[in-house]
Amino acid sequence: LGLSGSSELSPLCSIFYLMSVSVLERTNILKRKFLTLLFVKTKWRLCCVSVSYVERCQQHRWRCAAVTFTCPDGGLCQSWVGAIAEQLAAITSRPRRLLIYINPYGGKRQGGRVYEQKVAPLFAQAAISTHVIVTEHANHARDHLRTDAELKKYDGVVCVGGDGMFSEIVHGLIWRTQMDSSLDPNSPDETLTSCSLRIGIIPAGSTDCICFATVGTNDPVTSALHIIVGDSQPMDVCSIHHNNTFLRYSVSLLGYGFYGDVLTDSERKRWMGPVRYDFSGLKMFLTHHYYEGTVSYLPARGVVGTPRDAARCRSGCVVCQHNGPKPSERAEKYETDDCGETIRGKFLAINAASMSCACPRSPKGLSPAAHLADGTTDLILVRKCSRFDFLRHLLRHTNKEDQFDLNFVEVHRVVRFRFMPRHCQSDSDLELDLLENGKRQIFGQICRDHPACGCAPAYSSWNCDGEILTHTAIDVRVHCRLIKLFARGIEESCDAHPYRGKPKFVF
Ligand SMILES: Nc1ncnc2c1ncn2[C@@H]1O[C@H](COP(=O)(O)OP(=O)(O)OP(=O)(O)O)[C@@H](O)[C@H]1O
Ligand SMILES: CCCCCCCCCCCCC/C=C/[C@@H](O)[C@H](CO)NC(C)=O
Ligand SMILES: [Ca+2]
Repeated sequence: LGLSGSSELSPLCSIFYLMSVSVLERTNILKRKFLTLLFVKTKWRLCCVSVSYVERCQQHRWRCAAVTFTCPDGGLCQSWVGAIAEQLAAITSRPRRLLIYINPYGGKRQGGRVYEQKVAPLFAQAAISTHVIVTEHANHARDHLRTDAELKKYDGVVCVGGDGMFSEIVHGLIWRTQMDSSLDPNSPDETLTSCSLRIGIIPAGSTDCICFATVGTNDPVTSALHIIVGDSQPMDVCSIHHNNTFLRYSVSLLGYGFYGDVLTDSERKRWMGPVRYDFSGLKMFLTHHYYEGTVSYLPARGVVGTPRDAARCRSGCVVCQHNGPKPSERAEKYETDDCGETIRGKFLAINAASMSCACPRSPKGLSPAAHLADGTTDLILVRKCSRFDFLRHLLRHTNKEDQFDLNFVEVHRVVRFRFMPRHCQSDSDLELDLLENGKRQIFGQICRDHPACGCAPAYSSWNCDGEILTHTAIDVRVHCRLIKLFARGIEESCDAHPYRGKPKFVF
């Protein structure tokens, strides 16, 4: 690679290619200097080659940088470009055609601008062809994916928006895949077919928890570069049913009580933008509602790792590799009475975190040791306690202390669970409760069920990845690695990485 040339001079011909680190290692000159080469641009008249590559920056952010190589011999220069092009063409993991959905109303309503200014130029440079759809209403993307989209034409689907927008893509793709496999999504016992298309997230929402927990930062350029280099991160998905009827899928937080109430309240305040969650969070904390019900669950068996581990799910996670689905594995039938555990009680919050749920508001997440692709979800039960104690628990979402080391909090790593609010319990269950708890409980329940009393409500709603569920009694099952993202998991100690920073050249 040689000859100098000015990038200001317009090239006779420009070619953009993609290249992987394996090519760099073979060239030797560049070894250890770049993370991943991205594009190669030739300027035939001047015999120079411009190479774009990914550079790691602080806090898991990636940036695109470029270097121009010049060569005194035009033929040699072209042979380098040819060799690089050949290598790049051989990399099948990089997407060439993407279907992109932009939510113009997510987060601070900047989705369109973010895509046009920061992402589209990178995709163009990387010779990725795109079909862009700006959504016109909620569920536009989901319904288009379910029935209309010609998925064979694409190597991946990208959403520009927040967790709600991502959820639409997940629902559309999973539904379409099950229909194509003639599977019944209404059966909670069905073993679902994994989606073949990867999903990319360009964060432009309010929480962007899925992007943050799979990449380590909410930065549109970083996400675009993970898509360009063709990363792949499998992810668990929970299916949620009510009486053998499919309700929704969840990949991050499924929360009843506190997080359900925060979401319900915050939806009425969308005009506030992302700050609505803080406002509603404070309001619901002060309201301090608790809810009665029964949780039954199937603990994860034969897996490594627990929700109290110090180790975190990181890029190339060994726990996920160990616990991933075995080819012979079949869905475990769930008969609550004989193989599940059952807990009755009064809860301020019931949370199921299928991954850490880390986000800028809670950098470690609601379950810091949860895994992206281990086939389990962490079921966190926060029992009725004082406001002071609940605040201690909430504050631990934001600091380094163990949020489960409190006597009113318990956590279980599970593969399936059910919740039945007390007002839905059978007569025999209610009689049992009355016997257990005595007469004061009877009047307490009557009071809660009677709106005129103005006291605590009988039931909350579920926050399912930022969407409100209409049913309270639900049956949840984890499907190991049902979807794949254009991500690689959070990279370990990125700030101390030897490749970080500007490369120094040694010729
Ligand atoms: N054109 C549209 N008009 C109105 N709503 C839309 C449109 N397109 C998508 N939506 C809906 O907007 C909701 C919120 O979008 P999104 O998730 O992108 O942002 P957010 O709620 O601000 O962020 P987060 O989910 O990260 O908190 C989604 O549930 C989606 O279904
Ligand atoms: C005493 C004040 C407490 C304030 C609590 C504020 C809320 C913290 C938000 C942490 C949420 C982490 C889990 C993410 C869930 C997402 O799926 C969802 C959709 O984006 N976001 C929310 C906020 O429900
Ligand atoms: Ca998991």
